[in-house]
Amino acid sequence: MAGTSSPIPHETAHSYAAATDHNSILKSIKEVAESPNLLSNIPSNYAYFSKPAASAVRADNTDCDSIPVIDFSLLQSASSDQRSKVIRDLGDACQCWGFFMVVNHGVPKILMESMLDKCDEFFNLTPEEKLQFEGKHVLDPIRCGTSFNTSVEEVNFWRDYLKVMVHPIFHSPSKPRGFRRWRWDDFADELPVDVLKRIAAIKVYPNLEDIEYRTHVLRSCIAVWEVWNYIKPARHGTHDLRLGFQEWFIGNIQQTTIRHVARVLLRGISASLGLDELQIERSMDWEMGQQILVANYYPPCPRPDLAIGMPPHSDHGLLTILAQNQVDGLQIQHNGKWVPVHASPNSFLVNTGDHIEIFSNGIYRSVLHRAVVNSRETRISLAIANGPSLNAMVTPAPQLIDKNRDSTGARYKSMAYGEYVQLQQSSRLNGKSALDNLRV
Ligand SMILES: O=C(O)CCC(=O)C(=O)O
Ligand SMILES: [Fe+2]
Repeated sequence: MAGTSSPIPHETAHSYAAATDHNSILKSIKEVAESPNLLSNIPSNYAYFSKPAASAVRADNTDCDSIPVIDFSLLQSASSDQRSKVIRDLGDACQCWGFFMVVNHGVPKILMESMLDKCDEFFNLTPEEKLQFEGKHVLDPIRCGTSFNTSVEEVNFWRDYLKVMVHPIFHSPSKPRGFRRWRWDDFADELPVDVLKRIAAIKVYPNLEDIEYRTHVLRSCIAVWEVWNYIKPARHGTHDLRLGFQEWFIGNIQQTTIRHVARVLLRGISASLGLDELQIERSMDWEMGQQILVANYYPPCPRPDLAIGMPPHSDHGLLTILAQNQVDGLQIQHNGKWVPVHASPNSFLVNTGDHIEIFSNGIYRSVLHRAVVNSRETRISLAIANGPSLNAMVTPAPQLIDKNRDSTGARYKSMAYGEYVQLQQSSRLNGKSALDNLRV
């Protein structure tokens, strides 16, 4: 079974690393890492491990080749035998690991690369430019910062982040150029009414009836094609309008396809629990489901044996889909050992979140994972968290309550997803402490 219910205590060693002034407003880790004063040691407030022997870098020697791999295309196979087999594999992966690698997912490589590039550009904005996206509240739709929650943590992590809520309402920082998919204001007044109507219908997902993915993409393509043609002979004919459309289109597809991957996986997971394949979606109000893009930036660290990018934790939500810039660093806990994950090119790394654990009444567990850093190259990861609607009250599925022989009923109390996110994000990132609050 992946993960354990008890958080792993972290170790601090302020005496080991060089002393520093720990300001209340912490510099970004990018600035710290690029500081000319940073030679071979790290400021003491980043020393997570008490001694190099406790290093995260040397993970336990478990064979990472055994990490389950799910061929996404088989989940949509016309052959029911193939589908049944991959659903069983998915169930085994959730039960034994809480983690799997997804290949053949259909999200174009170029889209993931463009997202990684744009996030890299974001982290390279000046501190003043980034300040406007800092956010004040954990549920603000766009916020960036360093570490995890500097107002409550004793030790800081070697990590900067950008968090953007992209569903049900699509948000996007206005910088860097191209991060936004939508330059509506630039041309809305110029378009014919029927085209405007069609685009508005596509833009606002919840207003659409339960459309299927292909129809959705097809409609987007038609609208883009129409607008593209409209823009071409337009009076102003500016290059920018076309570029704006291209960005919007890419953003739209990115969001749709990653949500599509998450949705199909959740259908498989629901079926693997012996339930209707739509039960997870229905009970989580998926159409209004929260999707958050978390971009993590881990610059090279002179003491990767002392610092940590992200400490052991589980994620809120249902499934986190992670892509990275070819630099490994994720480790997952399996049978009490840390297993380093090597991602195949163009794969997604997927982990089950706390709300899968709650929904399945503990049959599937959210997996403990952490991110380690290295001394050579910057790692960027995009963790796309797919969760219930913020208003959804998440409870164990009624059919699963009696399935656990050692359980007399529901193992978790219910809580609105939004409240849970708020709780987890305002606390110290510490193992599965947020979920522990809900255990019966
Ligand atoms: O960067 C990684 O590999 C892990 C990121 C992560 O766990 C998170 O953003 O929740
Ligand atoms: Fe995580």
